[in-house]
Amino acid sequence: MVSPSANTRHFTLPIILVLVVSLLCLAWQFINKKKLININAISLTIGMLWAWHIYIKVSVMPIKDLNFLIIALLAILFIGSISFINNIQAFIASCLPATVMILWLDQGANWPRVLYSIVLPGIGITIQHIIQQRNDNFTRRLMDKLLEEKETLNDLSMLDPLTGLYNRRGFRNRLDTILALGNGKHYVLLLDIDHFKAYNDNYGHSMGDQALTHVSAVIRDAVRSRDVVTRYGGEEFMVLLTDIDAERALQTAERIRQRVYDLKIPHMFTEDVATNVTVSIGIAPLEQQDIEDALLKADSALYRAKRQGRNSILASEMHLAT
Ligand SMILES: Nc1nc2c(ncn2[C@@H]2O[C@H](COP(=O)(O)OP(=O)(O)OP(=O)(O)O)[C@@H](O)[C@H]2O)c(=O)[nH]1
Repeated sequence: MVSPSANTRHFTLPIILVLVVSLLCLAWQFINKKKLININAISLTIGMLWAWHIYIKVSVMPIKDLNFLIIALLAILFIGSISFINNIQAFIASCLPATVMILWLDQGANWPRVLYSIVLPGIGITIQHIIQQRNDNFTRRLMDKLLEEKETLNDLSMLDPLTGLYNRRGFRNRLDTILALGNGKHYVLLLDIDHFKAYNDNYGHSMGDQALTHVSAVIRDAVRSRDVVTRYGGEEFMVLLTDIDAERALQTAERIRQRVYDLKIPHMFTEDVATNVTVSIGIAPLEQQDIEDALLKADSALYRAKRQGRNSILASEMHLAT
């Protein structure tokens, strides 16, 4: 570091150890990128090596020189403050051993000057530390808020705003999770409100919206929480009945049909199907995780149910008219 006399050795054992420890730390951190070294312990070790180095240098000096001690202290404070500008603990750990050593070597003769030299950068680093922490806290709060907003937006983008049911995107998301879990047989139900165009035309679009909301709530209530109810199109809904057998799937479809009927939403323009809002339902099993095939089959069953007179349920494999 500082050579007090031209006759003394430049490289002492502690200064070689400082180099070795620094290189070992660099290599270790390079190999173990995820594990952080204990910076306080390392800075204390290096601080003690510096103190040892100063002791060796002073012990070989013919006359004790205060200037050498002050320059050595300033050099250590300089290195400490640029290395640990954001870490006050590491700064103290690296400077304390040399400060104590210098006070001891000087036998307290110039202690105010020595303490002044260490207190000044200490105050600077403390202020910097406080400002840094305030900035960190602000950034953390901002990040938390952004993540919260992102989650809300993500949830909203998966739901249909009118009915609160899943939209197609939300359905895909749930389907991926269900398929990843594997087990069990699943059934797809496609439901369509009968003569809904006539309902809209005669009762108005806003009454149509209300009817859609009531029908959605009834469907949601008629199935289990693990089933996925989706608004598939305008007046079309899709239900994925998970881990269920054919008989129970048909029973569930019938329960939905009956409950929509029991809502008794007046509809006088159904071409004699009923005097209230009804639904037709097509059912198909979900085989080999092929949702497109299941939807095609359910759609064709729904089409046949409509042709047969509506307010009815048809399955792609079996027939159940009501
Ligand atoms: N109020 C309202 N109506 C909608 C909405 N989405 C779609 N519709 C209406 O739903 C009606 C669907 O009519 P169609 O597809 O002809 O079928 P339908 O009259 O129900 O006849 P069938 O299905 O054969 O029984 C159209 O009039 C659409 O305008 C919506 O969000 N709100």
